[in-house]
Amino acid sequence: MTFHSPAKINLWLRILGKRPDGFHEVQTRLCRLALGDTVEIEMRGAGTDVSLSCSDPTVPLDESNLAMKALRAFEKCTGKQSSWRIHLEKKIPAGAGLGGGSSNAATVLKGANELAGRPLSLEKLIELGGQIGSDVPCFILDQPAADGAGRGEQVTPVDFPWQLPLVLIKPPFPIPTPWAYKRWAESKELPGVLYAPQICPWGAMSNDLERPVYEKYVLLPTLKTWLLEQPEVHAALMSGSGSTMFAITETHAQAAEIAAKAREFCGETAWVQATQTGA
Ligand SMILES: C[C@](O)(CO)[C@H](O)COP(=O)(O)OP(=O)(O)OC[C@H]1O[C@@H](n2ccc(N)nc2=O)[C@H](O)[C@@H]1O
Ligand SMILES: Nc1ncnc2c1ncn2[C@@H]1O[C@H](COP(=O)(O)OP(=O)(O)OP(=O)(O)O)[C@@H](O)[C@H]1O
Repeated sequence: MTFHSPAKINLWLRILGKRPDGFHEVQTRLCRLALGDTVEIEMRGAGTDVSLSCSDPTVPLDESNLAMKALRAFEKCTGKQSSWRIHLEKKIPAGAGLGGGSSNAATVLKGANELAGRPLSLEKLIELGGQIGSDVPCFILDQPAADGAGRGEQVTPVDFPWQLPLVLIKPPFPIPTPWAYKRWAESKELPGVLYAPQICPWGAMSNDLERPVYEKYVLLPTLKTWLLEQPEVHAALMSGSGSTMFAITETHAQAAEIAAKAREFCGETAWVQATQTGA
């Protein structure tokens, strides 16, 4: 069976402090995007073979792959084993702050549960997802948007009637999430960059991880300033721990226009994509 595995953006991400377990307490709103990977899952009956393949050669195919971790967690929890074939057709770039790996993990948990006759409840799938990664539970919920608390894994679905056109711009470098959180406490704001919440009908958009990330990756604050100068752009922010910046526009035509301008501004090496919230 083939499943859609959507990307996400964080409309806001507030860090409340560091916890004794090393994670950070956050308040975030995650919003699904139409852009996503495709995950094919086949339950092949008796045996214990797992064949994992991926269209992106840079994604590891061993036990560190989040899709593989999800399958292992599912089998451990149900106590049942079988042979599986999983293929990831990637559209979401890695290390982008778009939750690609987390989304694949959630899709495998839900998909394997479906194919095995639904032995696990939604609550159990969310709990398993939270053990794999903080972003995974949000993708288990089939909702356009959800709020994440705790380290992000305590999710509540929210009403989100907007289908916002947007542009995603990812420069040709990934940003490791642990590094961004580690740098947060010591980091300082750069002069001339807008960190203040941008007030929109769907809430006050800001991301506390911009501060540590912008200190090292100075192209990103430049890009944010440039995006905010474009008359079609309502709001612009870094997603998650970066390196993707997103800009919200009013119409799809405007999103396409900003995407074209961004390709010129950033050069050939940037990944630029127009999409929309809601999946
Ligand atoms: C940046 C976001 O994507 C925003 O949604 C998430 O907070 C990160 O979620 P994720 O990629 O699923 O992260 P995890 O796999 O749970 O954690 C990776 C690493 O990021 C750091 N981490 C993550 C989440 C959190 N609330 N505090 C942290 O300090 C920890 O060093 C952790 O070891
Ligand atoms: N199924 C997967 N798809 C993509 N990357 C994966 C997968 N499994 C493991 N990885 C590894 O995870 C790392 C982060 O990739 P991912 O796309 O999840 O990052 P991200 O978008 O920054 O995540 P987040 O927004 O959750 O912080 C990459 O280095 C990649 O090699």
